[in-house]
Amino acid sequence: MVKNRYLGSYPVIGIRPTIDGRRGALKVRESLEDQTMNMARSAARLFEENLRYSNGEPVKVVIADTTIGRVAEAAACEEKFRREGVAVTLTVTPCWCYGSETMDMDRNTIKAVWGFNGTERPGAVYLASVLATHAQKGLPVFGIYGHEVQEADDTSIPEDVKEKLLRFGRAAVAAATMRGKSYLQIGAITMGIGGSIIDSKFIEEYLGMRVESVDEVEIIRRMTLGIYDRKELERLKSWSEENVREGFDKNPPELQKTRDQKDQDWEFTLKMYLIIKDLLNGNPNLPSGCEEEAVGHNAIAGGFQGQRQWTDFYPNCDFPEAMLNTSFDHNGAREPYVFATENDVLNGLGMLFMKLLTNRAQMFADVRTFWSPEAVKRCTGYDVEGAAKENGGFIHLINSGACCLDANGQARDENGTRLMKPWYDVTVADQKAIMENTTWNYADLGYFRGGGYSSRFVTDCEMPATMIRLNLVDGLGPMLQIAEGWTVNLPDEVTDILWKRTDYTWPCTWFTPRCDGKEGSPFRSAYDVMNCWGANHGAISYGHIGADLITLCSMLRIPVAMHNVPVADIFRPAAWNAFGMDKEGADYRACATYGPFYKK
Ligand SMILES: C[C@H](O)[C@@H](O)[C@@H](O)C(=O)CO
Ligand SMILES: [Mn+2]
Repeated sequence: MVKNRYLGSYPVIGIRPTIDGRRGALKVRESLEDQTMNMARSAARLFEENLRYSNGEPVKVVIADTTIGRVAEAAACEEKFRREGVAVTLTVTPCWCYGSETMDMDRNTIKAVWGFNGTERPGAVYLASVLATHAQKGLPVFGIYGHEVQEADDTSIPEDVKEKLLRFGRAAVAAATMRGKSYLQIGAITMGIGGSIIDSKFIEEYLGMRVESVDEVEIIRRMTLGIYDRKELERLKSWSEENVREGFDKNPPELQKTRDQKDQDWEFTLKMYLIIKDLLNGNPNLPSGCEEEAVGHNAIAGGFQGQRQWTDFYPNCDFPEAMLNTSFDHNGAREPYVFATENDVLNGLGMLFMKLLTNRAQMFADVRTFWSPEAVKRCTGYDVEGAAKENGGFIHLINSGACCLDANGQARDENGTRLMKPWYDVTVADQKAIMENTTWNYADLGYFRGGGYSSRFVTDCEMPATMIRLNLVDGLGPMLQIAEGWTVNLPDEVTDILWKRTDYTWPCTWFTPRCDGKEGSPFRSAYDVMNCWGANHGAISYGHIGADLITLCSMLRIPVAMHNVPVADIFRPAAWNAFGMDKEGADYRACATYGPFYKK
């Protein structure tokens, strides 16, 4: 399996089998030992079989050496978990235990408790009691209680419990994976875009990450001095000759560059890709004397000032951005990077959240135009159908650069269904199809006066998708917006007419959010979603992952301002119930009360 690209460990999950400590003639504890430890083993197996780190390896799970009936056993468990790198704990029990004497009191772990729904012993009573104690002590914890009563010897995990355990596990591993890693900003604020005004305090206190910043001149320095892996450049060049297809050049003929100039731009662009990759995570194969450059910036995400200055003079960064975000490159399938164009760090972090939740490549786009069915009819004569019609139209998602190529939906599953896969499932055939349906068109010399190449494709299939936006609001702090929906497959000629009205050489995706038609709702129609959107960009993932994002945000104490996730799927710490019945208001009040997870 591909090794971990980041320095620092992945978070381990620790299972805490907790038990009633009473021994003696009637053998209370003795009679519960097997059932309690079996719950722990079932939960451990569930996590190991279903959760993977971003590098594709199964999540590591450890179980306390003994059941935990008294505080000394809780302390021994905490000591073991510390040695093992546990950042996430799940306490399981089928019986009554002694809440404050056995609970996980470590302020840095992300916690859940599963109380078995059986009636021989009061597991649910312990669950309710320890959830209350967690709330009293300011240690929010997720409570899991199955809907149906189970037999005492039943070691199976009911589906509703599985769903909550896995949602908790995915979100907790995603949250804790960010700890200690860097966000690398290359260049500065892009064209006055608020999202690219980096806020170190937010990144440190809410995500537990750190900010690294590099001037773009570093790319020129490394290019000029040959600080890159020459062998890898040769491999990248031969891969590109086979897989990178140039598209049309829409610039006025008199401005178009010569073939030789275009080849030089490719040479520049490919070196830029390797250098940015090295800046993010280092490279042991740099020339000797480059030990400092070889270690990289330990970045789990990053961004580039995609416009002005650099792009007024040098070839643009669209190829590096697109390829870094894609689930493969000249080295084959590999963990996708998270790399934002226009240095929109907030959109980059949104991409990071979803990549860590799904292990899939992520899209970066302008939320550019709302198209009503009426406007589409007027401009193309086409009657919008399906989800786009039901939701009152669709939104044009398009931006130069950092949209993963996986978004053209050319990967296929075993049934031939088109989708965007977890990176470790992307096959050679998928890679070939994705590259064959992407062209690299010469840059728009109006916007990119230094030239370069932009990826160009259409998402010409319907796929489930989730679009989010992370925003910072003065006086509030961070907030997240979530819109689940579908990509829209328009007839080619309709796409062409609408696309030609704007940037015809950039990646093009039509998206319709799931709407409710309710007056006053931000999801009344696709228009309202766009009208309520918090900034110019959205991060988009394959799949309907809004519920996982809501759970993740509650762990990070980031309130969710709007979402179209079914209420039944919302899973937040039990303490959120104490903040009122209106779930969104309660979320805001709870996040404000607890504050950022890593607050100083
Ligand atoms: C027109 C600008 O150059 C483009 O970059 C614009 O469409 C944006 O992407 C702004 O987010
Ligand atoms: Mn943009």
